[in-house]
Parts: sequence; structure tokens; C-alpha cells
Amino acid sequence: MNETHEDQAGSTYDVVVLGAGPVGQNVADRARTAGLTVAVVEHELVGGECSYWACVPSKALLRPVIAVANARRVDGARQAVTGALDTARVFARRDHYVTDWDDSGQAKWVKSIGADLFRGHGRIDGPRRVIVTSDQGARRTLTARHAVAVATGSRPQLPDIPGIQEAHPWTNRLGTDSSTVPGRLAIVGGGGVGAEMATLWQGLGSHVTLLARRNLLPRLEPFVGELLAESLSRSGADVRIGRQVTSLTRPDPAGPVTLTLDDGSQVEADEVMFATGRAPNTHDIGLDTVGLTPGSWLDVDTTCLVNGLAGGWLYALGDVNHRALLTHQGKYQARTAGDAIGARAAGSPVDDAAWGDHATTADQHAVPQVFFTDPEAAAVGLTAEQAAGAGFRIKVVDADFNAAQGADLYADDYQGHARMVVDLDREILLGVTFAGPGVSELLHSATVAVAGQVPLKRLRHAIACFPTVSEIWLFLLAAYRRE
Ligand SMILES: Cc1cc2nc3c(=O)[nH]c(=O)nc-3n(C[C@H](O)[C@H](O)[C@H](O)COP(=O)(O)OP(=O)(O)OC[C@H]3O[C@@H](n4cnc5c(N)ncnc54)[C@H](O)[C@@H]3O)c2cc1C
Ligand SMILES: NC(=O)c1ccc[n+]([C@@H]2O[C@H](COP(=O)([O-])OP(=O)(O)OC[C@H]3O[C@@H](n4cnc5c(N)ncnc54)[C@H](O)[C@@H]3O)[C@@H](O)[C@H]2O)c1
Repeated sequence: MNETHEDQAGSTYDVVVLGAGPVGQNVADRARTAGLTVAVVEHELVGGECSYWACVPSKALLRPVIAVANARRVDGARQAVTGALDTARVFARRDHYVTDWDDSGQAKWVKSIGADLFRGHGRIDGPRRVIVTSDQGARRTLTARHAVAVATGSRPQLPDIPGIQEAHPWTNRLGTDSSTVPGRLAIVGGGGVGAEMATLWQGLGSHVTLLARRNLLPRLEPFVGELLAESLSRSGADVRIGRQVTSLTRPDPAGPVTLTLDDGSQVEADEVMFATGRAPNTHDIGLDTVGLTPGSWLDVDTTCLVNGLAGGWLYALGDVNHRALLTHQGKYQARTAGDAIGARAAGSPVDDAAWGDHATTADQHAVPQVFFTDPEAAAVGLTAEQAAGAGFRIKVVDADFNAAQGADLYADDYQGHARMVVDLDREILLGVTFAGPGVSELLHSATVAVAGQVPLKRLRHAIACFPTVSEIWLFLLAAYRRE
């Protein structure tokens, strides 16, 4: 059951990592760099949800949809893009990026860093011990001298609605690995998954009905969801905000599904997808053997050490700690925690003060996120509502992208909006949000400004090139001065 290198150090390791998604792989790498021996346990595919059913396949599928939408925004190019997407080629492109759901390349990488990979389901069995059970039922005990790092990720959270099981709903799994386009697709949930999946499947030719009980992308500034709802509607999707599903019926599993909504109306579709949030993969990892509650999100300190557990040996990284369910943020936690584990094992000082080498301070102040919708949505830090709620004295500054000539040259009649939230006491940025074509690549400038707490007086000297979409910064800063 194990794919170990020949001189494997028995079944005692410095660090045992549960889950070989992007986060598990990164903490393993960092612990190896610190000179520690590492075992990695994986019960499905090395690479995790991110590589096979989330970030990678969804972005591989979305890219052609967005590329065509952007070409159609440019006169002269528009005339060259007249046909429908070649869905067979789009799915083939996705299959390439998920390596046909074959994880041998990533398994090889785990071994290349000098970690030992154990295939099977990992369960904690008391402090510093993990039992791995293979598909064939063989058990192996792994003991961790210094740390067990839980990076088991999350799975879809389905609401308890009558008829949901019989409806055989899609989740992010079929939403990213299907190679057929349903004629009509109903999507429940308007968060990141629902918004991207609606963009994707409408773009691939489904007629999408998107049912959201609140604004779309409700964690971002409200203008983002409004622009997205308008754009999806323009593309032919039926977007219903403020609606809930009360029941589903699907008498024939191969036939259509009918959703009944809270206003009594019904939606018939060929498939229904639930994108209603995530639950942590902690229900069956032995948390009860160390006094923690199975199925709970794991509460951690700034080094990702689980709070309230004696001995300082259990770390939780990535989706399972519920800080920010994003691959890049989980990998940041993994780099930080891996270094902290290394420092603690060596008896070296741990720098866990704010913005220190062993602190995940950005989790609180500067989480960047991009939704690959049309228009793209990109945000870092706090929204105006969050900043005001946290007690900051703020100024909210807005600008439309079409003020910037660079944006108009990028896309004729560029539709997009930007907002920055200024901390008036320190004159730094607390948050920045962009919505518009191509803004995903603009976000890092805002992330540097927010994480770096760059004074606005200095930001004035960070000049955006003419004529680029980044010129939006000039208009945001000018609006701040004017007001
Ligand atoms: C549709 C969709 C699109 C997304 N797009 C993006 C995006 O574009 N950008 C972004 O930053 N984030 C995106 N996310 C979020 C991102 O997928 C997660 O934040 C990320 O996968 C978390 O990484 P992880 O390593 O914590 O968990 P996972 O990727 O879920 O990996 C966990 C691993 O642990 C294994 N495992 C679980 N339990 C056990 C056990 N007991 N024993 C052994 N192995 C176990 C699993 O099999 C899995 O391989 C998206 C999510 C979804 C659903
Ligand atoms: N590009 C990206 O970075 C990207 C893309 C997709 C997802 N993600 C991340 O993955 C995580 C999971 O995304 P998600 O969209 O599944 O979760 P989410 O929590 O972001 O959104 C779920 C949405 O479903 C709604 N909802 C919950 N129960 C409902 C019900 N019974 N009926 C109708 N609506 C209901 C919620 O109000 C919420 O708006 C998020 O943290 C997200 O940021 C990231």
C-alpha cells in the first residue's frame, strides 16, 4: 500500500501529513526542506480536489469561454469569432490539464522531494499516531515525532431538501468532469462555485437557471454580483436572486428534474447542480481519539497549530481550518506551518508575531481571490461593510474603468468598476475590488498594496503604464484626493 523510497525510516516519521492536495504537498515539501522525514497519506488522487475537480479543470474549461467573450469585445476581432465553441476540444483541453485523472506525475513529485507516500485512508489514533487503512483493508501505524498535519480539504455541503437524493444532483465533481453539456442546467447557490459554473455551462451551450438566495458572490462588494447578474442575463441565463428551492422531483433518473421554489414557481431542467458551500473532511479522521469533534472545522493559531490541544503536535491547513477556502491561501498556510514545524523541531525561535516568518497574518488582512466569471471578479482584503463592521474609520472610493483609456483600448465600451476602502487613520488600503474583463491579472498590484500597507502618499508614485487597464489606479487615487 505504500510507495516508499527504499531506505524508508520504518513507520516513525518526524511529520505525518493527512491528505495530498496542494496544501498537504506544500507542507510536506517545506518540512522536507527543514530536514525532517515526512510521510504523506492519500486515499484518492495525489493532487486533491483542486487538481482534478475544482480549480484546475474549472479554469481549463472557463478559459475558452472567457477568451471568446473577450475577443467579441474588440471590433475587428469580433468578426473573426462567429461560431460556437468546439466543446469536444474544450473538454479535451480540460482532460489534458487534469492529466486524465491520473495522479502518477504528482505521486512521483511527492517521492522526488524525499517524502514517503502511503495510499489509504488516514485516521488519527491518539496523540501523534495515524492509522492508514488501504482499500484492501491492510492497516499500518505511522508515528509522528513532531507533527501531524491535517490537510484533508472539504466536500460539497448539500442542504436537506425533500427529493434531493433522488434528483442525483451534480456537485463540483460532475460540474468539472462531465463531458456532456446538459440542455438545461439549474444551479443552486450563487457563491464562487455557482457563479463560475453558471458562466461555464452557459458558455458551453446549456441554458442555465441560477438560483441564489442572496446577491451573487455575496462575500464581495455588492456591485460585483450586480454586474455579473446583468452579464449572465445578457448571455441568456435565467438568474433568480432571493429564491430558495423547497423540493425536487425526478421520477425517472434519466429524465428531467423539477425544482419547486419558495414562491411556488417551478423550474424544469435536465440536470441540477448544488453549489451551496463546503463541509470539512474531518468526519472520519479520528478526531474523537484526541478529544476533538468529528466533522468540525479545525480552529488554529497563526502557525496553524490546532487550538485547545495539549502537546503542540496537531496542525490543520487549507480548507479544513476554514480560514479561506482557496488553494493559494492554503499553500501559504502550508509554507508557514511547514517552516514553524521545522523551527520547533530544531528548537529554534518561532517568529509568530504579526507578519513574522511563522505567522499567517495575511489570512486576516490580505486574502486575494479571483472568480473567473465574465466579467472577472477580483478582490483583496476587506469590503467596505467588513471594514466598517471591524470598527475602522474608512473612506470608500469608487471609479469606473471606462475612465481609463487603457481599459477602453483593451475592450470596446469596457464595462467594469473598482472600489478601494481606505483606512483614514493610517491612510493605507484595507481592501480593493475590481470587476471587469482582464482584472484577474490586475489584482496582485492591490494585494501588494494591502499586504504591504503601502501609504497612499507613496502609492501615488507607483505609476501605471499607458495605456493599460491598470490606469484605474490613477482614477481611484485621484477620486480619493478629490473627495
Ligand atoms: C469548483 C471549485 C473551483 C475552485 N476554484 C478555485 C480556484 O480557482 N482558486 C482557488 O484558489 N481555489 C479554488 N477552489 C477552492 C480549492 O479547490 C480548495 O481551497 C483547495 O482544493 C483546498 O486544498 P486542500 O489541499 O486543503 O484540499 P483538497 O484539494 O480537497 O485536498 C485534500 C486531499 O486530502 C485527501 N483526503 C481527505 N481525507 C483523507 C483521509 N482521511 N486520508 C487520506 N487522504 C484524505 C483527499 O482525497 C484530497 O486529495 C475551488 C473549489 C471548487 C469546489
Ligand atoms: N476562483 C476561485 O478562487 C474559487 C472558485 C470557486 C470556489 N472557490 C472557493 O470554494 C469555496 C466553496 O465555494 P461555494 O460556492 O461552494 O461556497 P460558498 O459558501 O462561497 O457559496 C455557497 C452559496 O450557496 C448559498 N446557499 C447555501 N445553502 C443554500 C440553499 N439551501 N439554497 C440556496 N443557496 C444556498 C450561500 O448563501 C452561498 O452564497 C469558497 O470558499 C470559494 O471561495 C474559489
